[in-house]
Amino acid sequence: MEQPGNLFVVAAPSGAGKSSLVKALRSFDARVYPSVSHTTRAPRGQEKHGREYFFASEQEFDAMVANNAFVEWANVHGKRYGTSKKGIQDRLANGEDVLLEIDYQGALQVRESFPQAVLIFILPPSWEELRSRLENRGEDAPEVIELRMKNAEEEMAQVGEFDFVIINELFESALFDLKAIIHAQRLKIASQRRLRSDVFESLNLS
Ligand SMILES: Nc1nc2c(ncn2[C@@H]2O[C@H](COP(=O)(O)OP(=O)(O)O)[C@@H](O)[C@H]2O)c(=O)[nH]1
Ligand SMILES: Nc1ncnc2c1ncn2[C@@H]1O[C@H](COP(=O)(O)OP(=O)(O)O)[C@@H](O)[C@H]1O
Repeated sequence: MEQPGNLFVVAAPSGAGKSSLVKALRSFDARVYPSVSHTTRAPRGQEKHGREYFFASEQEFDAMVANNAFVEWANVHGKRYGTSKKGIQDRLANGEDVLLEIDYQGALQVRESFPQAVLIFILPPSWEELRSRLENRGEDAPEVIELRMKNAEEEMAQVGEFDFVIINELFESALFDLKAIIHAQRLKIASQRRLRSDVFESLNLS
């Protein structure tokens, strides 16, 4: 049977830079598939249905919850967000690596169903920088930014639950760290597979 793929989960307070990091990662690493979540929040300027998110009405989201269609879902900043089972299960079963960009509540739910998932938390270098990134991104109204800053405290308190922490101060350095974690996980899995192989035994290494 095909070995299942790796499941990476990236969480961060809004504005820490996780979407930018994941997008940059994708340009180097086409083997990691970013899952597209469902959300009840409205699309931002350039966002397209099916690319950044599947934008759903409250009723559509309710129906998916009722049909047990989500691996996890959570209320975040007053809206609902969820990862559909359909989007990830087949890919993992086919041996593909999947990356979820979700909040900490979702990350902890994913760990319950997939104990082998690798949980990565991205931190901003300071509160001031977090606020200025949210303001400079220019996508959220001032009250939305306030809510996100307030929620960031609760989110950051969860950092200890995660396997890895990356501080996104210099973008290139944070991207390097993210690539290193993914690479290390692949090496770990590859060497575990080798441990079971005849080659390993013939070298008397088992
Ligand atoms: N639990 C969960 N959280 C999600 C999901 N998709 C996105 N999120 C999180 O919801 C929060 C808000 O996302 P978004 O509105 O795109 O704003 P952003 O934080 O500025 O990227 C972020 O913490 C996302 O990681 C999901 O499928 N499940
Ligand atoms: N290391 C960095 N230094 C400066 N600005 C950054 C850095 N990383 C991301 N940004 C900028 O901060 C803003 C928020 O990043 P984004 O990726 O949208 O965050 P998130 O997905 O975590 O909400 C964007 O305008 C992005 O270009």
